Amino acid sequence: MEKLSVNIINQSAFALPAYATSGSAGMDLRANITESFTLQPLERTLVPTGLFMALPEGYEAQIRPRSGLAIKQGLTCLNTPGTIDADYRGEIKVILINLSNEPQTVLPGDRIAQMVIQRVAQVEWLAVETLDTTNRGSGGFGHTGKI
Ligand SMILES: O=c1ccn([C@H]2C[C@H](O)[C@@H](COP(=O)(O)OP(=O)(O)OP(=O)(O)O)O2)c(=O)[nH]1
Ligand SMILES: [Mg+2]
Repeated sequence: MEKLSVNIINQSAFALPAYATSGSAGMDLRANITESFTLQPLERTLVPTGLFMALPEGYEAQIRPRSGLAIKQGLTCLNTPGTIDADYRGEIKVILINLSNEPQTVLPGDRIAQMVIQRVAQVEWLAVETLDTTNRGSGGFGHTGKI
């Protein structure tokens, strides 16, 4: 797996995010809060992580939900996958929403989301009059598999 060195400032009360296993795609992010909070059904909030980083150009970080939190508590990231731009120098924050029908409490240090680092490309447009033809063409939205 590609290893990338990334500058990070950790102003949180917790250790730096880490991969839980050698094959993990994401690192869990913890709620850097001093007091617990409760989200009512459909309530959302911005949760600080205390982390600031400088990704190299050509990379992004995605903030994704944790499946355990989603299935057990209905807590997920509203804007999933959240996008951390390579030129962002602010605090990484997580937009959590409670999609369950009961109040859900988040405690200081809870693992609320995971962060995946990915390569990205920026495009340079080539404006043309026609596009190349393909088998799929304009079929989509359930087009395949029909008799
Ligand atoms: O879940 C997220 C999503 C975004 N961000 C930060 C990093 C990102 O680089 C910046 C902007 O995010 P985005 O482009 O998604 O938001 P926007 O509404 O388009 O704001 P902007 O106009 O600042 O780009 O906010 C987070 O900390 N957490
Ligand atoms: Mg933006």
